[in-house]
Amino acid sequence: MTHALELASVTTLILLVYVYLLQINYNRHVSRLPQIRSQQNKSSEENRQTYLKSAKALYNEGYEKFTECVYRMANADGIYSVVIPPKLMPELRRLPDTVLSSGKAVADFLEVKYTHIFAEEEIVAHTIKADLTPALVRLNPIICEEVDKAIQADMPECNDWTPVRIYGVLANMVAKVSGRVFVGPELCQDENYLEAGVQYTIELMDAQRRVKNMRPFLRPFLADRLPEVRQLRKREKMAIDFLRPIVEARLEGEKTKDWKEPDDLLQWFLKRRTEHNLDSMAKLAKLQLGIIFTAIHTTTMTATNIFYSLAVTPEYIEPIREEIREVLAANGGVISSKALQEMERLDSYMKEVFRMYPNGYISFLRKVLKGVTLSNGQYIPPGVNLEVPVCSIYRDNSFYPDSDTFDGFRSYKLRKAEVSAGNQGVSARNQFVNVSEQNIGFGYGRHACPGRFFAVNEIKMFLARMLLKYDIKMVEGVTRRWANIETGAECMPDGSKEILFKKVA
Ligand code: HEM
Repeated sequence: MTHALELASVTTLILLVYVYLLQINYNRHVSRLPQIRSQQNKSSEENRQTYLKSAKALYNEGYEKFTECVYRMANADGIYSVVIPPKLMPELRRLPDTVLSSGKAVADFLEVKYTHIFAEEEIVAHTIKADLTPALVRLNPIICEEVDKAIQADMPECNDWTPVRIYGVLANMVAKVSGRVFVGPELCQDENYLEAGVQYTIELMDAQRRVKNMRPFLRPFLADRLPEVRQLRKREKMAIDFLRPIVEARLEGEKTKDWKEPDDLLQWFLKRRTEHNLDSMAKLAKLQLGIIFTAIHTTTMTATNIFYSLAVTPEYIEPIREEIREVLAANGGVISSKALQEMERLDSYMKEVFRMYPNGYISFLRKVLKGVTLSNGQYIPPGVNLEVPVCSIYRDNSFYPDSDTFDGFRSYKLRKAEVSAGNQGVSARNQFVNVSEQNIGFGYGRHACPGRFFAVNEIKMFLARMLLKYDIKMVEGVTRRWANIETGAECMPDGSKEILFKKVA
């Protein structure tokens, strides 16, 4: 007995020493990386507070100063992450997941250890790339029908100028339309599904915040009991309840002769269930909630930003409408994939709004799993999180001349210039969905957002329909665009604001 106790104590001691040495080594490497002046000689709490108040200014300071090397930034958690300048992005993009992990960075961010959600399931991105994106040509008539139904159901009459809190309306409409593609016709109008569509992201972010605010040593004992974390379990139980009858009916249907296979993400998951060990309703529910988290609010925020900008740039509305009318006339009145491709002014406007108002100020979040030595000799130790400063790249004059000016047709003009010069292929690089060192709002590299084709497709459909149907303007007495809410690296439209809509005569 005594011997066993002694052995356990020695093993624990060795482990503690090992962890301590690792930490010292980690700190040594991180502290060698340069730091912006505004964060030097400050306590970790001072840096955290400055970051929460003015992250954008801090990233801009780093962007100006460190063009050739990475630097460290104390973030909202009070710990250092490593910021990458555009020049070094290509060499990091090439590294495999065993060296830089997107899943582990997201898992850290969402406190997966305590929120117990799915953040690293390969099946999601894989199914979107392999099944959803190629299916868009086929699915577009169905998506368009859902867009029409949603506008009809959720937009008020607007016979005269009517104030609309567009964020909430869009959240509902996006949940319905996306739901049609994610869970199929049986569930996309289901009240419980739609509630999950609109609420789950908010609930998960609340839970994540509560866990982060808890002292780390208490988390293993108390995090599960937080009401916000319990709410996630409740939501999963509800998702199991609404999915079960549909899934069971489909599994039965599969066995019958005349069964017509549904064409949606739920079915594509079911088809891959053996290969991805998707052997329980609980896993399926977590996957669907994961999709809701990545898809609904991101799409809603992007669309809201576009409507807020349209309300203060009325000069763009008629030229975009004219294009939509022309494209529809040339495509038999159908918003097909080809028609969406041809709406180049609209695409350019959306892209410019996203540049000025991205969904967040950082992107390309990656956890370093194996130390990386960069071409400039700098060493990034394992354990650290990497990020790219979206806000600074989108305001870089060498990428976007006169970058502080909103130019809704910036990319449209570039596309036209390329086509005139005979560079058809290069012209496509100016599309909204394109991802590069300069276009990082959808991420970068092998884990760049696989849902962006669907999202842009969906937002374009809403805009094409709503711009032909409504005039849009700012509420009386306000001339400036509604400001976005900024906290740390988060930047989102203020959902409480109204803009005015009126049916086109
Ligand atoms: C305008 C709307 C959207 C925006 C702004 C957006 C943005 C992003 C960003 C920044 C990332 C991280 C990329 C990286 O780290 O390199 C991401 C990843 C992801 N997004 Fe989106 N997204 C949107 C819509 C969607 C939709 C509609 C879906 C689903 C259909 C989706 C599914 C995903 C998935 C599965 C990932 C993880 C990819 C991976 O780890 O390989 N997103 N998104």
